[in-house]
Amino acid sequence: PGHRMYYRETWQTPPKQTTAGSRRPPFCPSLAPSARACASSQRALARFHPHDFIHSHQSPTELRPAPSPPPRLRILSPQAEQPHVRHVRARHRLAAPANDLEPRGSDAAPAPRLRGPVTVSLAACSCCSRRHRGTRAASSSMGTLVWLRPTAAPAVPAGPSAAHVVAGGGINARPRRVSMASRCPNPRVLQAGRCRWLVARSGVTAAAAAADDPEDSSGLSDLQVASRIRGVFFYAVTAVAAIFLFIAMVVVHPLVLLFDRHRRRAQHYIAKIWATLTVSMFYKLEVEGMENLPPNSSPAVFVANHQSFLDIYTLLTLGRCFKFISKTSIFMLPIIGWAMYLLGVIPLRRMDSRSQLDCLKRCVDLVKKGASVFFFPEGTRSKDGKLGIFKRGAFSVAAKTGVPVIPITLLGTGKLMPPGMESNLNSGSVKVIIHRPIEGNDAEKLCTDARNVIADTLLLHGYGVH
Ligand SMILES: CCCCCCCCCCCCCCCC(=O)OC[C@@H](O)COP(=O)(O)O
Repeated sequence: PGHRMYYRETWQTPPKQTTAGSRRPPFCPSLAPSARACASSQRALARFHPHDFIHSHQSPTELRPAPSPPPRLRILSPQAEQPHVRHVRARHRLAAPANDLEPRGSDAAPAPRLRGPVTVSLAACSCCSRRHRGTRAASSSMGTLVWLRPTAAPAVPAGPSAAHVVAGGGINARPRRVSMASRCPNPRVLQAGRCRWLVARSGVTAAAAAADDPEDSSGLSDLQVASRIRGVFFYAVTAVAAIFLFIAMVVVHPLVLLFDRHRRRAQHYIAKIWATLTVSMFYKLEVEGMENLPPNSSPAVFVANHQSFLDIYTLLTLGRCFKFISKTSIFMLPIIGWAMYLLGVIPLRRMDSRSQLDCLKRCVDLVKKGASVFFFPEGTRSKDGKLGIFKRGAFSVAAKTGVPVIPITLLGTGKLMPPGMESNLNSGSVKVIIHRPIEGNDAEKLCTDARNVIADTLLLHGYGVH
């Protein structure tokens, strides 16, 4: 049945925040911060009638006349035996799109557009007791609108459960927890609109859900539970180790400033202990090409692909005192951020050209003083495991200072802790390949050569390259 849309006065008036008389449908234009997105979301959303998200199998002609608002689907919390209505609002949590150095203004990355199919596993809707699957109807940086369609699958027996959303698509079709919400970005609309609530009555028991569609299960699969537990332990170990080792860093810091102000080898040695301690407990690490690593005494510009925060741990285990260039928000982390200052990590506000210039100047200065620097030329973690476009900053530093570029390929970190799923740690192993140094004074050529070396290695190991 088509999903032609028109506005109906049937929709319940939003609670207080709606200004009297403005009876515009709730989330027009809730999901569209940017003009173009706004226009497309408006068009997309304008095509939607609230009812569509509840009973998409009903064509408009069949829709019940006003006055009673369409029954709503409800999401049950696992504890609730009785199908209590619980409104769920969530925010879109997928990581920011690649290639832009710094989101507009603050460091908080805007919620990205959701790509690929979205599956919503709802047990049964309250009036047709058929399972519904959601397809992404519109998404913008503020959220994703899901259009629910009844699936053939019969409703499963009622029982305590919860419903969650899994975004498919992307590399290896990793399921991603995505929450949907729509929250009008600007007050004016807020007055006119209201938050989008997905309501569903769920009678899914985790096991039943896992049985009929593991991708679509409303309970966490065993794998995900294991990853979540591993993630908790990972952060526990890394936090405890950081607390004790940070004290050691503070103690030695005055000596470091006195005798080894630029390289700070003692601090890097402590950071190496921290990273090795954390990594060795959770995943196997294989390093290839250690012979290509220059000694700490000879400066170089290190570059690598970037797939996950685990890249930092993995690279720190190499025990080289290279100075990372890091986005400013990471400095806010307690203990870790403080340790980054003691290590001499270079802060960068990614979209701020002045900050970029200061950062490059500082790198040139440090390299001339004998230290090494470490860039992720992609500027952000790859969201699909594919190698992104390289920025030239690192290579202009190498060309200016005449030091070699050491390309490094990281394999597997994105699978263990994908961007946007930092709370999970999947099982698996990581491989680091350190390539031969590349020398030259042409930044463009250094950039192309280094990227080609890493791209070929990624392709060799089954990864993609943009
Ligand atoms: C106390 C124990 C010793 C602790 C040592 C801590 C050392 C931490 C070094 C941190 C270096 C961080 C380098 C981050 C580089 C960076 O900024 O990449 C951006 C991505 O990541 C995240 O961006 P995005 O994917 O866009 O969210």
